[in-house]
This record gives sequence, C-alpha cells and structure tokens, in this order.
Amino acid sequence: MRVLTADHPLIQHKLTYLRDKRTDSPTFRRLAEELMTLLAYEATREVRIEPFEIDTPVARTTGIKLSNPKPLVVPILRAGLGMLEGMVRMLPSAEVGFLGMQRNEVTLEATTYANRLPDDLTNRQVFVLDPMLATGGSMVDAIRFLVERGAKDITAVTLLAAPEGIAFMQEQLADVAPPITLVTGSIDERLNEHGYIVPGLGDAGDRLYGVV
Ligand SMILES: O=P(O)(O)OC[C@H]1O[C@H](OP(=O)(O)OP(=O)(O)O)[C@H](O)[C@@H]1O
Ligand SMILES: O=c1cc[nH]c(=O)[nH]1
Ligand SMILES: [Mg+2]
Repeated sequence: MRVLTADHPLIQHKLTYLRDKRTDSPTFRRLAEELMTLLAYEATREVRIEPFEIDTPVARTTGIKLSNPKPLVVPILRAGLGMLEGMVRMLPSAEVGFLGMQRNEVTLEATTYANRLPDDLTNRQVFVLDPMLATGGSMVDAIRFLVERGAKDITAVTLLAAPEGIAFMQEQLADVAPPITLVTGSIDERLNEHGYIVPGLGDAGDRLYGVV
C-alpha cells in the first residue's frame, strides 16, 4: 500500500481547528470540506486523463480532460459525507456511490448497513472518503466490498489516520493488486483503549451531525 501524508501548512492549520473541541458543528463541517478540497489535489494526482484538442483565441493546442468512465467517489456514511462536497467541487463530473458503515463502539467491529454502488467497478477509478482511519476495520471492509465488485484502482482519503489502522490495512490488503493508495492529512500517535485516535478529533460523525 502506498501511504501519502499531505504535509502542507494550510492542511495542518485547518486540522488544528478541526481537532479543537471548542470548534462548533457548522465550522467543523466547513473545515472538513475545505480539507478534502486540499487533499483532493494530492489524491487525484493520478486521475485518468486523455488529450483533447482546443483552439485558444491565438492557436490550436492540446489540453487534457478526464477520461471516461468518470471517477467514482464513495463516501462512507455518516462521517465521509462531510468530505463529499469538498471532493466533488474538484471533480464535478465524478459519480457518487454510497456505503453506510457503523463501528460497534464496544467490539470495534464494523457492519455495513447500506450500499448504493454500481455493480461493476472493473474499469472505475474509485476514491473512498472517510475522515477517520482508526483500527482500519471499516476501511478494510469498504475496500474489500469494492474489490469484490472488480475495482482495481482505489484511493482511500482520510483526514486522520492511526498507525494501527495503516498497519491493519497493509496486512489485510497485501494481496490486492494493484496496491491501494492511502492519502491522509495526518498520521496521529496511536489509538486509545476505546479505539479513538490520539490526539485525533473525537467522533467525527457526531461532531459533523450530532449524537444520534
Ligand atoms: O477504523 P475504524 O476503527 O473502523 O473506525 C473508523 C470508523 O468509525 C467512524 O464511523 P462510525 O462508526 O462512528 O460511524 P458514523 O460515521 O456514522 O459516526 C469513522 O467515520 C470510520 O468510519
Ligand atoms: O477517533 C475516532 C475513531 C473512530 N471514529 C471516530 O469518529 N473517531
Ligand atoms: Mg461516529
């Protein structure tokens, strides 16, 4: 697995405010969106493109456009929804699929409660969005789900990642070819005894949408 940390001062600046427990929900939502827009720059570095002839007012030239089929963006509900607008702002022609996953806060096992995805992902470039990679259970299940549908080009984008979650992805997805790319805003210190990222930002879903 390729791991890219988007180590840019603007990203670290916005992450600091996102982490701050005094940051209210509306601000948290705005920051999550803005962070995704900044991470999109790194995550889409290898987005599929093709040459395309245009005329400027001065001359004919060759530019590029996104290839078909267009990328598929898959936010993991709920918290991944907070990154969706930031991503589709950068990739307006992308299609969007959904995966609903919830981690049991005692066993830390993830279950999938909803999905709306194309059946065949063989030729799709897929971007999976979830702000938090903690134990990695949710992301590994999500990626397995996509691989079962034929996906071979998968980039996971997270705002924060725990070293334990990265190690779990590396171990569990070692057989996925070609390898997965993980783009993250920060690799934090560790997980605590409740499976929360330290220092982290708390429960991303709750901070975005409230405790339900
Ligand atoms: O790496 P893991 O240990 O699997 O934990 C990370 C998962 O936990 C959070 O979702 P949660 O289950 O809280 O659902 P929510 O987004 O609806 O709040 C987060 O958004 C990830 O999906
Ligand atoms: O720190 C964590 C871990 C899992 N899910 C979250 O929202 N935050
Ligand atoms: Mg949550």
